[in-house]
Amino acid sequence: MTLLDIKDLTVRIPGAARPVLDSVSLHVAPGEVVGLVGESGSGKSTTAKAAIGLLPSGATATGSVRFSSDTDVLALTGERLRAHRAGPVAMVHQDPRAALNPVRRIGDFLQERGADRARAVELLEAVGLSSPARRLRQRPHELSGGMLQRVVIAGALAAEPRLLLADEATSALDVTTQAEILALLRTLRADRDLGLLLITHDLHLAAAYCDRVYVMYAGRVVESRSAKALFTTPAHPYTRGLLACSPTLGTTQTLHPIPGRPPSLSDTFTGCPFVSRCGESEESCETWTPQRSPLEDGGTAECAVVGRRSARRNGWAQPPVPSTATTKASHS
Ligand SMILES: Nc1ncnc2c1ncn2[C@@H]1O[C@H](COP(=O)(O)OP(=O)(O)OP(=O)(O)O)[C@@H](O)[C@H]1O
Repeated sequence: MTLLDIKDLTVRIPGAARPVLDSVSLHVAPGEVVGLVGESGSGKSTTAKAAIGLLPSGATATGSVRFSSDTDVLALTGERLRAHRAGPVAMVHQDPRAALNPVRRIGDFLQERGADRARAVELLEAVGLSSPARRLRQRPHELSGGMLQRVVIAGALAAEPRLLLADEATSALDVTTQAEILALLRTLRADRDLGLLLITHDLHLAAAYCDRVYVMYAGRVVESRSAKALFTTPAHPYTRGLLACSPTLGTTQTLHPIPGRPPSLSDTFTGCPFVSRCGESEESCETWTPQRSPLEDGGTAECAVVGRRSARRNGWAQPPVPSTATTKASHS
């Protein structure tokens, strides 16, 4: 069963020369931790927000976002949209202090999310906070960043969500606290069969904590693999570039930054969006129409060179992945 199923989602905003999201397909099953990685501006947050029906102002969308197979998220409006955001899907952001009113008590924050006192204590216990009854009387400035993120996660759990979207939820924390919060999220997914979409810049973190990972570039998913395969045999030159420029603990390897910069929304492409930064491109990449190619392990990569190599090795005809654009929606 699939919890979140995004198919060929293309999102355009007024004034942009290219789509913010371009044919994004992604799914999350109950109890699964799925990573979404990529440089700043690649479209990770926009993808996650689409799962709660929150598109940029004035945006138009094609494709489909389905939750639990029966909810067409892009078609939700009014009360049904509010109920979706406050119920089965919850989102946790980077800065817990931005989510909490500094002058109100932790207990008020949880009460606003429908938890009575007993339930609030239960939720704080579930996220591993000691002395929960005392915490309810405290204000945000009395707690550390890690403790506050636990409070925010407790608030997100109040409505018993089935999918948790964690948007850089640990990026502002020190490494020890980051590891504790990630361990907590993994425990919650196991205990509650929660689906977890983990958005991060950090490919190593995604490889360590996720079951599967999607790599985004310029609004497109350029590689989709199991975390283990992505880390051991990265296929797309962009994924390899990301790994080559992120430091690993315990090694002294030289870091190789990817040349150039990620494209902005005013940049348009005729071929592969990564071609100008790619060290492995061929002439045909400049006119190639991006499409996902299957890999041996069941993953996909959106690269002409990788696709050809993989097809040659396996004797495949390299069939194109079918497009499934179905829904049109407009948000303001
Ligand atoms: N409401 C909006 N109005 C205009 N542009 C937007 C809006 N939301 C996102 N964008 C643009 O869409 C692109 C993708 O943004 P998004 O936040 O999804 O990327 P991201 O990968 O999550 O980046 P980061 O890691 O920095 O959060 C960026 O170029 C961003 O500036």
